[in-house]
Amino acid sequence: MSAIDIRHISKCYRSLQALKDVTFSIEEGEFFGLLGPNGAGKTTLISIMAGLVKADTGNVTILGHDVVMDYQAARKSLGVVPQELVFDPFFTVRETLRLQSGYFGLKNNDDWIDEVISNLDLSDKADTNMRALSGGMKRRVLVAQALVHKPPVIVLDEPTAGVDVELRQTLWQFIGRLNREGHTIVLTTHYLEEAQTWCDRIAMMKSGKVVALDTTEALLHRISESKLIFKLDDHELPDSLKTFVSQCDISPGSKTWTLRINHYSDIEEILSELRKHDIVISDLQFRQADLEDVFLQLMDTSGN
Ligand SMILES: Nc1ncnc2c1ncn2[C@@H]1O[C@H](COP(=O)(O)OP(=O)(O)OP(=O)(O)O)[C@@H](O)[C@H]1O
Repeated sequence: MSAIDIRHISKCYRSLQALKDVTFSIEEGEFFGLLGPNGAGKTTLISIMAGLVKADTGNVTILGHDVVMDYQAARKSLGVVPQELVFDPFFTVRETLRLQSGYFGLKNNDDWIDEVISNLDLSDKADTNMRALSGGMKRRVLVAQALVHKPPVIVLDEPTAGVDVELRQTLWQFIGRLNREGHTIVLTTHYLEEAQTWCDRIAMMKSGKVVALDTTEALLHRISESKLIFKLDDHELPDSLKTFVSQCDISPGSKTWTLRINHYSDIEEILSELRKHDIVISDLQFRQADLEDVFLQLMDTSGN
């Protein structure tokens, strides 16, 4: 059975079509990335999964439970960490989590609440009022809130937006552990290196449509090209190398050239050509294609 099955979902906000016939499935135990630029429709899709927004057409099931017809079972199977920080300021961290447990009918949930608090490094703040927490601490509580009922499917909508390195590490350690224990994780993020590190498969969205869906590895293989980046202080690039150029950044006294590399032999050719012209290079870097290159290329070529 799929963890999340999305079938022909469309959604309009007045004249704006936020989602256009979106269909795909996420399997149980996957670490799945949902990527796309601002306004691509990621949060709308997540809100439909969570039963917070109603789709115009299509249906979504969470572990076989329809999010509209079988709302309660679907809601129990899912934990969503929303993008926005919304809290009741009158409760402490622990009270907030107990209250959330109550929504799911869980009465003796303190052991798990303590484990979540400790894993998210919130122990010091457990009895602090929500209004007295910093933004990063509040985000930790949002994560804790989504996990309070141990949902088998966890959706994180930009969980690391604006948070410090320490929280990122704590969070990924904990989420990684939950995934190893069998929880399905769905992640949206604008930090593509996070998606590249963690996700088994990635769907890339643009203007309400899925424009690519593949394993992270296969997406990375779509771009075979790497880059050689170097600075030339006093020289121009020989004409014979101009066919390799993808970018030239000019700063006072020097130019930084970015050259496309398709084979390692290209590097030999470039370096020997520079030597032949007695050109001295500084700041040499070799960069393999990453998810950002794939993302930018897809966003460039996939149309609206
Ligand atoms: N409640 C709403 N009313 C009207 N338009 C909306 C509403 N919610 C979202 N939209 C619009 O729908 C489109 C998709 O928005 P959505 O928030 O789903 O995108 P996103 O991919 O999550 O973007 P971001 O990366 O900025 O969070 C955008 O053009 C947005 O302005």
